[in-house]
Amino acid sequence: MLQTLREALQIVSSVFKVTLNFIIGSLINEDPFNGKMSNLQIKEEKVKPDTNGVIKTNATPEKTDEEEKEDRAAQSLLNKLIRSNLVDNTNQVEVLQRDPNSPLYSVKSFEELRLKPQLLQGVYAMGFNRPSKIQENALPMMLAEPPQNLIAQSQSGTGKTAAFVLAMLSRVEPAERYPQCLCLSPTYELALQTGKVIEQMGKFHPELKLAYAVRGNKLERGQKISEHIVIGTPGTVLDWCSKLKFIDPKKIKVFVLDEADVMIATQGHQDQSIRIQRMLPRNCQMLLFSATFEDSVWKFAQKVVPDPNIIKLKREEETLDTIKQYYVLCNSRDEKFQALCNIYGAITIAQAMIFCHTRKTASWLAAELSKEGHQVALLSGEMVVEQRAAVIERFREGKEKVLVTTNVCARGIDVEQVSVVINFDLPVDKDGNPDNETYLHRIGRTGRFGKRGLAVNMVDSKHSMNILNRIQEHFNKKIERLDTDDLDEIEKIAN
Ligand SMILES: Nc1ncnc2c1ncn2[C@@H]1O[C@H](COP(=O)(O)OP(=O)(O)OP(=O)(O)O)[C@@H](O)[C@H]1O
Repeated sequence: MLQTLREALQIVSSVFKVTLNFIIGSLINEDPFNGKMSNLQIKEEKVKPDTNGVIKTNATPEKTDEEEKEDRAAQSLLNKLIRSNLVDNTNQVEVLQRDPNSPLYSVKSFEELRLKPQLLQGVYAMGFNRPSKIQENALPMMLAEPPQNLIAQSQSGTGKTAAFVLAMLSRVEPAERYPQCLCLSPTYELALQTGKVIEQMGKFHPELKLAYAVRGNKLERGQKISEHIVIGTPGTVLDWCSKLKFIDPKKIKVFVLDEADVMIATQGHQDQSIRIQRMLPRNCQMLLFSATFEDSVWKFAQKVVPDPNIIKLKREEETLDTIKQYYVLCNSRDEKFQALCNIYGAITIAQAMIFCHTRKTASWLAAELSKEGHQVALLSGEMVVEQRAAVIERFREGKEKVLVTTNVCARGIDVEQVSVVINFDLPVDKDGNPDNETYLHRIGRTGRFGKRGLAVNMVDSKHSMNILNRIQEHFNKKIERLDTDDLDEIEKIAN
């Protein structure tokens, strides 16, 4: 049944490729059927020698004005589709999955990773064909017997969540009706997002139940919960394990700490996570994931994960080559806004996320963009968590095309269609130094799983130029200048 499903997928994808080649071939006057089936009328132009005396024949298809017009319209549509990542992404992922240097590369199939049949079904139902590098490397360690601990780093959007969700789902015993896996997320939104992945992947395991330990989910005192997996934020999980005793921590088999770098950036989360970890049994499997590993994250990781296997990236591997990075020079806030409008005027943007330093700038920008006719969502720290989750959900569904936000709550959000990230203000820490970690998290909102992405940084002073230079040095990656007054240049970078 699975084999049939895979074959069907392969057929669809090859038919899709043939069709695409045909469209492109037609548009650039090539014969997409390699001469076998072409019914285009070929006209031989008069043959004359060029200035070097070389004779060239110039065979072009006969076309009416009407056809020329149609071709141009089709070409423009195709360009737009390509720019908005709607057409070439399947190819892009396939190409990357064959490139040994890519984080999506894998020598194995999901079958070889020995997942349970129901999980394999779940994986394929989600449209995954092959594992990514982190999935291929981490899954055998996570599924080994006896269970092994793991500290793992992989770039944003390369499939870490899917990896640990598969590990949790593989270890659960459905017949035992109590929490067996505990997963900590740094925010309410991320807990919900990961919960959704668990639900989707575990779809063919209907007996598996999931509980959300997040603020607002009030249970009756004295109750013991029967769900197999609990996902939540550290404060609430700690309450559920200690004060309220909804969970018996001694029965937990797998403990996952996701987005460890974001976790420790939130006050209190580090301590709460450590307190939870101390309540777990010695033989509980501990797994920790992060996109970045500054020293502080590393120290924390070693505290909560004893005797770990380690998967770590080199600094220059942390940024993804699929995300093109640029900067724009401006003199004021208004010039930055104009540059943004020029970018919108030149390229088709599926969805964009724009980061500002303060709430004030974010609401000003959101209002200006709305005046220009954009469908804008504003996400900021003063909203209550439910409001924030609702804004993200609407954005994910494509109801708004632009999300303007400050640093809060944007880390880790997975919205496939985000093709552009704009740093309207560059990320700095409280002392005004470059915040490299936040930079990486922000640009990682685009370029999800091999998609092409564009990150544009607005530079408006000597100080911000200096910040940008330090970010380039940190990642050892050149960020090119973009002239947003030159529409052709903007068009080119999107292709
Ligand atoms: N093997 C796969 N094949 C195809 N798509 C995948 C695969 N694994 C994950 N994805 C998809 O890629 C996207 C990114 O995956 P995921 O959220 O797991 O990445 P991540 O590394 O956890 O990202 P972040 O660091 O930003 O949290 C998701 O939309 C997910 O559905």
